[in-house]
Amino acid sequence: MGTKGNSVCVYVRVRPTDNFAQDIIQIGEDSKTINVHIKRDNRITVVNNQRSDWSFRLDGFLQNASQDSVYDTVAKSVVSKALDGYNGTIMCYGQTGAGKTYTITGATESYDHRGIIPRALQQVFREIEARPNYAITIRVSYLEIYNETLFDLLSSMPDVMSTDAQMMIKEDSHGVHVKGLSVHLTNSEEDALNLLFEGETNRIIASHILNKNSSRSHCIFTIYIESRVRCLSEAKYTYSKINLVDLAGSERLKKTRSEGQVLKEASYINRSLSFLEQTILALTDRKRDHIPFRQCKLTYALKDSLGGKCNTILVTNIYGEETQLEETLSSLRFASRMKCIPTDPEIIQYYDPVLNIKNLEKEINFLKQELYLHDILAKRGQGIYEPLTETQIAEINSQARRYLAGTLTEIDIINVRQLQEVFAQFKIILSQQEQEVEAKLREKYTLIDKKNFETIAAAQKAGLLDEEGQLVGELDRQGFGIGLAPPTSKPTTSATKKYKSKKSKERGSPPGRKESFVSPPLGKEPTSVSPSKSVQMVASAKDLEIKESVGKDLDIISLDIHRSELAFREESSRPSTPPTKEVAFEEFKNDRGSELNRIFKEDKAILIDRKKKIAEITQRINIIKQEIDNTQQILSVKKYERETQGEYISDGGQTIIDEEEFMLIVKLKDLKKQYRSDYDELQDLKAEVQYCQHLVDQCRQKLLTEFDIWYNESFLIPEDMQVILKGRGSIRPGMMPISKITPLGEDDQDRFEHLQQTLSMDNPKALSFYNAKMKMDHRHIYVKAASHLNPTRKKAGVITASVRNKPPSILSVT
Ligand SMILES: Nc1ncnc2c1ncn2[C@@H]1O[C@H](COP(=O)(O)OP(=O)(O)OP(=O)(O)O)[C@@H](O)[C@H]1O
Repeated sequence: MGTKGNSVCVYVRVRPTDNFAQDIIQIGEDSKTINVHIKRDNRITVVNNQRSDWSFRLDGFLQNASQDSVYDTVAKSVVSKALDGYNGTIMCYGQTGAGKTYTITGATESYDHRGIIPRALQQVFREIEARPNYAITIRVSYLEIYNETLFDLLSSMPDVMSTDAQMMIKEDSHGVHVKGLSVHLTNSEEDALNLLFEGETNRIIASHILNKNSSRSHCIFTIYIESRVRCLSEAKYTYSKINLVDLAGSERLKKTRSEGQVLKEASYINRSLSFLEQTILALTDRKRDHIPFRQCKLTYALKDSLGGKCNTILVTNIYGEETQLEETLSSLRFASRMKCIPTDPEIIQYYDPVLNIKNLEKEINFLKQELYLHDILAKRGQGIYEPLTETQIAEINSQARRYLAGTLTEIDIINVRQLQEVFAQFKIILSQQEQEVEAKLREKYTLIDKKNFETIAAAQKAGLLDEEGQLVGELDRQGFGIGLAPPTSKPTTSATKKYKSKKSKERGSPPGRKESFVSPPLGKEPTSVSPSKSVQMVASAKDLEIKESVGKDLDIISLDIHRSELAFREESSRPSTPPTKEVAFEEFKNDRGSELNRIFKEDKAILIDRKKKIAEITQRINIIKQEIDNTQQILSVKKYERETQGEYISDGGQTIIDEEEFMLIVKLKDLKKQYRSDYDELQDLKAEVQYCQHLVDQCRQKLLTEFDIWYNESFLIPEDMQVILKGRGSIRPGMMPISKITPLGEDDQDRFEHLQQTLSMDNPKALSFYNAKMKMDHRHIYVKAASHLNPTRKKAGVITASVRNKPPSILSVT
């Protein structure tokens, strides 16, 4: 039998005869070698008449062997292995009447003469009994291929639905199967035998001159075995099949002297057997990529049964008489070719998807328990491996809110699920705050969507928009416009405003600090503050950029000034030792940060006021609650008295109460109303406090950040460096490492190139950035040189640094 690295097993069975040509057919002692020797006179009848000797090496020669011993030799092991999950095929090939049907099916009238199929069914059911740990299901089908047409030999069974659809051979994950072929579940050997016999009676029998009862078709009886371990959690199972094939007679047409219908049958049989031979030849050639299985129905139906992963057995039935020698030789040649087909049988396991999911769920639960245990042992706790509950989500939301409000410094991250929820809650809070802000804005202002033409038209009509569609009071042309100011107050781009700063001396601020400017909130008059000397700033409306932090601080709107574009001058020097931060912060609050500080104080005052109100209203609510309780108590006493003393009932059936009780009920009602209203007010106040707290925290943060910038600019970063760095906006902390800031003796160009070299050596990735910055500064220097050339700084014959990058026409030697 085929095992790993082996080939198809081939046996030869001789039909019993008294005239066995023993001079011609000689069997080796091991019963595995067959030597055929033809006498000279007889060579003419043999296909290759040049030869007179043939030798065939097969797996066994069965002569005068009983059905019993044939089964044991040929089929027993294949059937047993099929129950273990291997596919098996036992095929009978040979000349018509040579005993194929006798071998595969046997004589149905005699138990002893029964063939391989009934014996295989018997073995299958016996082995099932011997394997109590397995749940084995047996099904059978019986297919006939007659004149290249598929027939279901069990279609006459009562449970088969009749259908006009033609049967087709298909392939799927379970191998080759015939679509439309009925497959019958069998619970016992008897059931299965009934099906076999039913099929037998349905076989097409054609009359033939050599054997009247010979079948003219190929028949495949298949036993399907599905085997599962009787363990509920085992998703793996095996699905195997045993194909028991009775091929049609292989004799040649000329010998059969067939005609009409029988000739047609014979030609189909010959063709399919010829394709079978071609397929076998292809299978024996290990280099062949393509095997022509689909050439005919027979080879396609046997695709997964010929060698390969299947245990394949061929029984070649031959006549022993000399007269049949030509066909016998032909059969033996076929057998020896089959013997060359390699086999590598293997169990193919399948997974029950439903059971598989159940098992995986079990595994997940088990792993979760393991994780819980691990957390307990590692004293981690709080591991969340289940979806979060509503309470947990609410807690995370509360944490996120407290974190945003600044009352919670950090959120402990426990696991990925919780982390994802934290982000989700931040998103929710952000969206809520946006809506709140918009709602508040809508309460105070008219918001006009610039993309909505109807609204624009209405706004123009109402005088909120000018003819260009720009909002009155709007400082830029982006997004929503906010404004209620009359058209005359709209700033024009050419308009400039002068702000005179106060002298810093008046406030006692240290000399040398730079001019700073903080705009007031929207709607208030801008004020300028000068910390040190008298500084005149000229800023156009264009220079002012409103930065509105929507959703954060609705009322804090700062105006950031592009200092690089401000014309300011000062002639001062900074102190050699910077003041302590505490001292400087006090200065900053009175000076550059005064406006922010004022807003901060205002917000804080509102916050304190609201908190005070909360305390008051809480007290009031408590008093009302006390009063409600007292009134309820008195009322219940009254009711008790009324009920015990006997009640007055009106004609309408209503209870009549005295005036005192009535007044108490009215009072209770009023108290409850008051309680509800105060409670609502308390909730509003709480929300307001939370909001104010948020503003105060934000304002405090902004104050500190602005202070840091101001402190760095005023006392730490050299002024020359500031000129280089300050293309736009403020020098933010960390923008330039202090260690890199060195007072340089060279001119601007040399200094910058030197700086660039140092920086690019430290971080090559920054080279592009600094190159771009250098180009921008070249432009600035050029502009500066063009407008502020100072003759006193020039020396004869020397081109000053300021003009180094000028066009040649400007270069002049003085
Ligand atoms: N080994 C055997 N012992 C006893 N009788 C046999 C044996 N082999 C064949 N016979 C008998 O020979 C006859 C023909 O055999 P069988 O029908 O099995 O041939 P076959 O090869 O199937 O022919 P066909 O190709 O027409 O189907 C039957 O009556 C059968 O009982």
